[in-house]
Amino acid sequence: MDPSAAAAAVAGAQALPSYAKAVDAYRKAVGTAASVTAYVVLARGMARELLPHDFVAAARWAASLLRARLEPSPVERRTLVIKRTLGGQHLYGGGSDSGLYGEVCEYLATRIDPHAMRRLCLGGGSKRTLSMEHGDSMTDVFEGVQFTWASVAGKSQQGNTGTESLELSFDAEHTDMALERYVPFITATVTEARQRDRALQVFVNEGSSWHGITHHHPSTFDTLAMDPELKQSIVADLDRFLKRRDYYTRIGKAWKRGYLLHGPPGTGKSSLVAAIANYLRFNLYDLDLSGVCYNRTLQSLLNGMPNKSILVVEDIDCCFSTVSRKEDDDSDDNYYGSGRSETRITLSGLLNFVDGLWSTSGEERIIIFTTNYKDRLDSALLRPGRMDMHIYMGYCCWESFKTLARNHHLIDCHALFPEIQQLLSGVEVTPAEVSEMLLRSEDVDVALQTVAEFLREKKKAMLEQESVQLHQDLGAKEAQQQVICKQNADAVDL
Ligand SMILES: Nc1ncnc2c1ncn2[C@@H]1O[C@H](COP(=O)(O)OP(=O)(O)OP(=O)(O)O)[C@@H](O)[C@H]1O
Repeated sequence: MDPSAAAAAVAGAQALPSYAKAVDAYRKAVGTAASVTAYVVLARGMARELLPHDFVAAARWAASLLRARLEPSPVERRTLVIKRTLGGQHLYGGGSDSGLYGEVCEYLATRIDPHAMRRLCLGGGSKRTLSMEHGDSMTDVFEGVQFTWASVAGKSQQGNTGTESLELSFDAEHTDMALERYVPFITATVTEARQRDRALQVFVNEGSSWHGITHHHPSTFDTLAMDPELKQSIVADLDRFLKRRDYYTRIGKAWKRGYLLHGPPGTGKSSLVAAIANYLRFNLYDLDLSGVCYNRTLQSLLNGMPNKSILVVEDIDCCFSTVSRKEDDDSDDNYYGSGRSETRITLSGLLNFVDGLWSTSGEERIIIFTTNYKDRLDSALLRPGRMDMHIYMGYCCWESFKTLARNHHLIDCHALFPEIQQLLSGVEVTPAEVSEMLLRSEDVDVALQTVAEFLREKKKAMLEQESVQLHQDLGAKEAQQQVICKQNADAVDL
């Protein structure tokens, strides 16, 4: 026999038992399946025969309910439509273009991702803005929930005008969130951004009305040269004031804050007023009291101030210097009593008007008085509770100088700094004077030399002044002693 044929025969004989095993297993499986099917058919038949019809129906209903629960169903969606008619009135809420439609456009311009959009509209004037093309959509996530915005163009029902709308879609379960939190959030965000971006205005009084011009004062808390701790406490006070709407409502007080700024001329009182206005983005109302003769004029001016504004009265010590306390009190009576509206304006009248008018109308108002001479002020103004914070703007200290040097020449150290620091501790110079010296040259070395020279001169003048004073004092003492000696001699003679 051929050896290879013999080997194949042996291998075939070995393979036969495993093949037979597989066939046997298959047969068993078919048998089991057949008997399971037979049992199921039998059970169903028996159930149909034996179980009551109602029970079967209830079981079917329960099974379908379970299926409905387990299978994912399509999520219900809601859509809010915010309309704008081209060239016409805003249809949503009856406002104008600057209403909700405009607000949403402004908001979406800050949320749009230029990399995610195939096409984009680029518009706006000096400030470029991005928006969706009609037919496009984008998503925004708020508190972890996805909101979809679509820009839609169409025709009015009459078919004669075009319409534009923004459609906000979201899962139905987020309807309350959309209406009560998301849309108000958009409005608040846009209002805040508009306030931040708007050009501030400073108003001055003309008769009984305000006349406004754009306010471009560059002063900010960063550029202000003053004691850093004091600066920080003012910023903290302003922040606290802004957050306290509920607090003022709860205690029943007008939502206003009063600051009295005092200190020598040129120490930055006006700069601080501008920094506060720039920080809060509030307009300034610069009240010139020499142009206000009567209480009724003042009343009309104060009534004409909107919310989020600052009333400034500069050099308050000069405004009422001729009015005695007695007259002041009498005038109060006039204001509250007989209703004689022609009463002359007084400090008490001003303070009472501010307290009275602002507690019944308006919010977020600030009043600032400035003076170079706090000691000349009427006690009515200095009484606790009248002005919430008294801020002293003093002479230039070392910290103030460093701020000015950084502002003017972008430097934090220099070889002349130690000498300047030492000189500043002994002389009184205002930040305005130091600013002027620093401005004299663009070359930092020359500018600092000028400051140092100025301070040396100041110190020399101060020492000379002290020496003259000393001589005068000594001379006076000597003269006084001579007089005493003479008096004693006269007494002895007698
Ligand atoms: N503290 C300061 N920080 C930064 N710059 C200052 C400061 N003080 C004065 N200056 C500079 O001096 C100029 C005059 O200052 P400012 O008018 O603010 O002083 P003031 O105290 O209001 O003076 P006055 O009492 O005479 O009105 C400002 O424009 C500013 O350049």
